[in-house]
Formats: sequence, C-alpha cells, structure tokens
Amino acid sequence: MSSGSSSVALAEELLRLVRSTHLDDAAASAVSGSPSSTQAAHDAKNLIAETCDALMRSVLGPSEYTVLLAESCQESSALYFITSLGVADVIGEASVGLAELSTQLNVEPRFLSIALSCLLPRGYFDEVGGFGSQVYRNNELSRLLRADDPQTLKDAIGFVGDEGFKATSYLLEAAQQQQPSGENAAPALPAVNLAYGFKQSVFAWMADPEHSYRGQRMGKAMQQLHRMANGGVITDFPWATLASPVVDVGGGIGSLELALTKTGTNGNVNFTIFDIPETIANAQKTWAAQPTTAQAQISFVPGNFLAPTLEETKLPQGQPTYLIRHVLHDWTDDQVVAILKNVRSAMIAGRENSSDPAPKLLLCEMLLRPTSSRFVRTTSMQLLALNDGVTRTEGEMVRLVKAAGFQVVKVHDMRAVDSIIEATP
Ligand SMILES: C[S@@+](CC[C@H](N)C(=O)[O-])C[C@H]1O[C@@H](n2cnc3c(N)ncnc32)[C@H](O)[C@@H]1O
Repeated sequence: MSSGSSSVALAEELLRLVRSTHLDDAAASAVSGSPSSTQAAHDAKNLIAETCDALMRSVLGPSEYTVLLAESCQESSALYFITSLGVADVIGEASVGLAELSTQLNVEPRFLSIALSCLLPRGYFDEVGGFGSQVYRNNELSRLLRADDPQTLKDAIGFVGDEGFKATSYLLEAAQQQQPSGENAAPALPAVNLAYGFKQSVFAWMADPEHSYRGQRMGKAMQQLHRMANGGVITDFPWATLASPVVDVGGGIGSLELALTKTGTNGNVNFTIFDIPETIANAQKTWAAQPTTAQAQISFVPGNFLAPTLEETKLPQGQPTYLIRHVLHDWTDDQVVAILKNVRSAMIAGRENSSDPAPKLLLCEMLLRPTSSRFVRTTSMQLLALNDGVTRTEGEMVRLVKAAGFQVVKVHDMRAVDSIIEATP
C-alpha cells in the first residue's frame, strides 16, 4: 500500500471508529474525570488516538514524524515553563497583552512569546484578534494550567516537567553505570539520583524539609494524574462491599480515598492510610480540609513497609482488607516480594485460629498489555527514571504475588488504565 492510499485507509478507519462510538461522550468524560459511558467507548478512545497517530505517521512520512517526536520534548518544556510561571493564573478571566504579562511575571517577553507560540497551535490559549496580536486569553485547555481551576493539572505538569523530565534525561547514564558486585555493594542509582545528586530514595529525598515542596507537589500531582485515569476505578469496582477497615499500604495522601469519599462510592467502608511518617503528615494536612463525614472514614498509620521485621514495619495487623495502589511499580522484583511478604505477615498475624473469612489483598496497578495506551508507556519511563520502577505485565505481577505466598483469586478490569488483582494470603 502506498503511503497515500494507506493514509486514506486510515482516515476511513478513523471515521468508522468515531462514528461507531460516542466520541462526544468520551471527550466530555476526559474533562469531567468520569469514565466513558461503556467499556466499548473506553476502548474505542484509545484506538481512535492510536489511529490518529498512525494517520499522522502515514501523512508525514518516517523522517518528519521522527523529528517531530524528538522535538516534542520542547512542547512539553513550553507547557512546563508557561505553567510554572503562572501565565494562565495571571490572565485569569481577562485578555492580557505580552508586555503586561512580562511585567507581572518579571520575565523577558521574548521567552514568553516563544513558549506561547509553541502552545498556541496545540490549542492552549487564544490570541485575541488573531495571529501576532500577542494579546492572550484563556480557553478550555489553558484553564487546566490555572491553580484555581477545579480540574487543574498545574502540579502534575510541574512534577513531570521538573523531577520527571530531569530524571529521564539521565536514563542513559543510569543504564550505563557499572553494576556493583559483591554482597555488600550498594545498588546502582536510579536516574533521578544522578540528576539531582542525592543517595537516598526519591521518597525520602522529597520528604526532607529542604525539598518538602517537592513532596507536597508530588502528592497533588498523583491526585491530578489519577483523576484522568481514575474514573472507572472509582465506579467499576465494588468498594462499598469490602470489609472495613481497608489498610491502604503506601496510600500517599489518600488520593484514592479522596475520590471515593467525594463520590460516596465507598459506602460505609473505612480506610487506614499507611505510609512513611512525612507523607502521613502531608496526608493529615490534606484531610483536615475535608468534610467531617469524610474525615471520620479515614485513619492514619506511619511506618515503613520495607522494614526488616513485621513489628518494625508498623503495618496494621490482622485487618480484613489490604490495598496497594501504584506502589509496586516503584520497586524492583526483589523489593516487591519483600513488601508483599511483609503485608502477608501483617494480614495473617493473630488469625491462626480465626474462623473469619480470609483477608483480601487488592493490588491496583497499571498492567502492560499489547493495547496499553501512550500514557501507560510514558509513565513507565517516568517510573524507571524516578525509582528504577517498571510497569509489569499481568503475568509478571502474578508471578511476584505468588512468590510472596499469595493465591490470586481474580483480575478485575475496569474502564481505566488500572486493573485490580485480588489475592488471598
Ligand atoms: C506513587 S505513590 C502512590 C500513593 C497512593 N497509593 C496513590 O495511589 O495515590 C507511592 C507511595 O509509597 C510510599 N512509600 C515509599 N516508600 C515507602 C515505605 N518504605 N513505606 C511506606 N510507604 C512508602 C510513598 O511515600 C508514596 O506515598
């Protein structure tokens, strides 16, 4: 097939896909954070995005497409630059000229106009009066860059553009480190350590008071990134039927619980958020601002899921349900098995003679599949750079779960990038 005819075939396929699904519904859900109306609409959205990309490859040809892909980091940098400066915040509901923006933000107008000209054709901001007027106003995309927008992505863009981007730029060096040998050799460092020059884990580094703004931003970024992918996780899994309390291991600031209690989809189910002490302190600050009914469903336990003994982990013991969401992808296979073994010990502690139903482990993770979206694959790069993490296939995850002594009961698929693996100890 010549490149011309394959473009036509792709365009026809695109039209067929768009007509066969409720794309308007899919687009609306992308804004509100709720899932597509059906699993078919959810799947079609990914397929449509992939077909658009295939059409672009076909129309542009290999060289132009590859140069564009290589240069797309500049668009990403423009988005980070404009968002971090607070351009959309300064514009607010008004129309603001370049000179005024430059004065208010205390930056050279040249930098602003070049970065904005990168973003305008991608749909961010409107240039009032047409090309070259250099008077800007917000539109439905650029409002997401405002801190005060309910759908804000400001922290997510900050985290991805700062720690994320700097860390991935060191992947080559990280991959080429001499692998240490010998029993007591410290492991090679993840890219983020090389980028910023620290030795501890990225979580401990961000928890340090000197960098605590990074930890707080990452917490909010997780919430904002999850909102995009969360919809089906909140609605398609029967949270309200779980036995309480659910111990959320590595629960962060409780972004899952914030979404669940906001929609009420957890019914009367209570949660215990378990995380390192610094993150628990951030979580408590976040929850202090929530409605008291929501606060009443949440408790907090600081600890360390990798501590050498069960007592030292401080994991709550003998509870009916344990959840681990978006945590295992941060760790190597050996560390995952160590975390899961600690959690398993906590689950069965004190239950030797109990006739209660077996406790449940729920692992909520993105799984790598042939159909995995661009988001899943780019997130994998991010995980690798930040903590030597990885997005695993279902087979790889199941192997580790079994290696830690669990039996897999079921894999729940949802209208989401995440799946939930249910297991018993
Ligand atoms: C990617 S975040 C996921 C947070 C949360 N589960 C969510 O889905 O929003 C990983 C979490 O693991 C926590 N964590 C890292 N090391 C830990 C440790 N040794 N013990 C307990 N929690 C840890 C981090 O503080 C962070 O909150």
